[in-house]
This record gives sequence, C-alpha cells and structure tokens, in this order.
Amino acid sequence: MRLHGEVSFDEDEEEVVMVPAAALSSSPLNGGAVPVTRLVVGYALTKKKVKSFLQPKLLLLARKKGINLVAIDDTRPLAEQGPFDVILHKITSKEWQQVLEDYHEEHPEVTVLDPPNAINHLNNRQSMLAEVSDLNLSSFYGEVCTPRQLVIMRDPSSIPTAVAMAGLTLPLVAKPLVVDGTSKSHELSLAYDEASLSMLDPPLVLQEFVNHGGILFKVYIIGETIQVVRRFSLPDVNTYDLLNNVGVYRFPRVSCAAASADHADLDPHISELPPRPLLEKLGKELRGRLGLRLFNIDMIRELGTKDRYYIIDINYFPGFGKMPGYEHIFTDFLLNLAQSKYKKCLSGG
Ligand SMILES: O=P(O)(O)O[C@H]1[C@H](O)[C@@H](OP(=O)(O)O)[C@H](OP(=O)(O)O)[C@@H](OP(=O)(O)O)[C@H]1O
Ligand SMILES: Nc1ncnc2c1ncn2[C@@H]1O[C@H](COP(=O)(O)OP(=O)(O)O)[C@@H](O)[C@H]1O
Ligand SMILES: [Mg+2]
Ligand SMILES: [Mg+2]
Repeated sequence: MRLHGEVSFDEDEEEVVMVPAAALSSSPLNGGAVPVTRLVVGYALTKKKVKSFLQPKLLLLARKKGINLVAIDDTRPLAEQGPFDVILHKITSKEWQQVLEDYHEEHPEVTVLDPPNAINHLNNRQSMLAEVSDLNLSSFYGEVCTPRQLVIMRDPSSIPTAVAMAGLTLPLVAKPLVVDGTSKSHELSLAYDEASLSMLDPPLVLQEFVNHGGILFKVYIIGETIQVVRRFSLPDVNTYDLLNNVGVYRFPRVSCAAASADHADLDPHISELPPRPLLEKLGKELRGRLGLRLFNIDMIRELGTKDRYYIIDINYFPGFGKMPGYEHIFTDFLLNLAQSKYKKCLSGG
C-alpha cells in the first residue's frame, strides 16, 4: 500500500497521487479529472464468476475511483506478480489455497478477501450452519435459528434408523455435505418418508423442511452493507402431501436469480422483508463469527409466525453481479478497506 504523497506512474495510466480516501473530497488534487487514490486489487476467479461479477459497469466505476483490478495469472508464481493491496478470490482448489497462504506469509500487508480457512467453513453444510446455530437476536425484532439437521457420512441403509433416533420430523431436505461450486453440490432432494431415505447417497446432510410460504430472502453482505432480495422457493408441504406422498424427489435450483419474487403480488405476511435492525445485527454477528466480508444468507420466515426465521444456506462470494447497484457498493467497500488500513498504518496498528 503506497502511503500519503507518493506518486506512482503506470506506463499506461495517468499520474496518481496517494491520499487517504477520506481526503478525497477536500484534496486540492481532486480536480475530479484524475483518480487520486490507487488501489491494486488482484483477482483469482473462475471464468463463470468473472463473467457474472466483473461486468463493464464495475470495471468502469473502479477505474474512475482509482481501483485497478488485475487478473492473477495462475501460470506464473504469485510472488512475481503485483504488488497488490488486496487479493480477491473464489477458487476452491487446495493448491490455490496453499499458494495464497504462502504468499500472505510473505506479504501480511495484503488484504485477502477472504481468508481461505474462513471460506472453508462454508464448503461443508454442517460447519456452515454450526457457526450460526446459537444466535440470540430475540431483542432485535425476531429470532434466527437453523433447522434441525443430521449428517450422514456413509451406509445409506442406516439412514431410516438414524433419523428415527434423532427424532427429525419429515419431510426432510437432503443436501450434499460438500459445497464446492459444482452442480453436484446443488443436487438437493425432498424426502417424504423414512423408508425411502435408504435410497439417498451419502455423504449428505438431512435438514428438517420448514414451511415458509414459498418465498426465500437472499441477504447479500458486502462488508457492512446489507441488501435483501426475495426469491421464489419450494412450496409448503402440508399434512395431506405427507400422507399421500412417498419417496425421495430431486428438485432443481428453485431460488436462483431467474426466480426473483421482488415484483410478485404476494401475501405481505409471507413476503414482508425481515426487519432492518435484525438484519444489521445478524450481519454484524455473522461477519464476526464467520470471519468473512463477502457472503450471502438464504433465510426463510416460518409460515404462521411473525418473526421466527431460519438460516438454511450461506454462500461465499455469491452472485453479487445481480444485486442492484452492486458496482457502487463493491467499489466503496474496497475504498473503505484501503481507508481503514491507511488509518491503521497511521495509528501504528
Ligand atoms: O448456493 P445458492 O444459494 O444457489 O447460491 C448461489 C451461488 O452463490 C452461486 O455462486 P457459485 O456458483 O459460485 O456457488 C451464484 O452464482 P453466480 O455467482 O455465478 O451468479 C448464485 O447466484 P444467483 O444465481 O444470483 O442466485 C447463488 O444463488
Ligand atoms: N430446510 C429447508 N426448508 C425449506 N426449504 C428449504 C430448506 N432447505 C432448502 N430449501 C429450499 O431448497 C433451496 C436450495 O437449498 P439451499 O440450502 O439454499 O441449497 P443451495 O446451496 O443449492 O442453494 C432453497 O432455496 C429453498 O427453496
Ligand atoms: Mg441457497
Ligand atoms: Mg448455497
């Protein structure tokens, strides 16, 4: 991170002068024509994520704000690239994780978004929710919990007995235990009866299905910024369904971007967004517990309740590109990172 007053010239860039982001508005340098901060952000993302996240409007605004987004070349040693102020990544391979950890040992001044060991918590549907199973937010306009669930590592024939012993209530959602961005990790099923459970394919997690009116809240968190969207979800399962259905049914990705419910005409008891103070408190709590700054939460409100919510899924670095105004939110987040690092440097932190 180049500090105050240094001038850096890139052969193909305008002259820029480093001043703390806070000084942007007052700096005499800020004639508005030349970006007066420089933040070099190296990124290591899949082609799919580059396509969905690094949209032209983000690249343009980043450039205007003096943020240089640089693709990390995975064919060259990371140490020979940069220098970077921030590394932004979403690559699941163990090799990359090791490269990043070795690099960060040599360059502790570089901000890694986000630390691999924190991301790993979300790559397993048991550890993912273990971090949030004992939240106590009831004084913030509602309670937030996680559905009861059971991890099955092997031996499908043992599942019916294990579920009976655990006292889980049907129907159950069966989810692959490992989440690695592949389509397999999103192959979910709904099980209506215990006997059929032996048809499932471990390792998996069996989670109690919670009726929620068919609407899910996707809560995006970028640093301290929170944005909620509504998505269509699985329909409720009533007693009649349970009595007249047996078996395990695979279902598609029902709550993706195309399933937006933001403009649907819905029962307000079902579609009303969770209260802002609850989301603010929840976001703060999860950032602390998960040690992450870029994630989203899939959250549902139990049907018939005013304020009992369940977190059913947490995703690292999700589809931010679909968030309205994400380019402003994300570039401001990066500049605030720089500013807080600069202040920390000044205070000898
Ligand atoms: O696990 P669920 O709840 O389905 O969340 C998914 C994952 O976060 C996907 O990212 P990844 O594929 O990296 O895991 C993301 O796709 P993109 O980031 O490619 O957009 C989806 O974005 P939406 O399609 O906007 O929901 C988001 O819904
Ligand atoms: N416990 C649950 N109760 C009710 N619906 C659920 C539950 N778990 C998952 N679902 C439904 O299945 C969808 C996918 O589940 P999720 O855990 O988010 O998996 P993924 O990581 O593939 O998005 C959710 O969007 C929701 O519609
Ligand atoms: Mg989900
Ligand atoms: Mg998910």
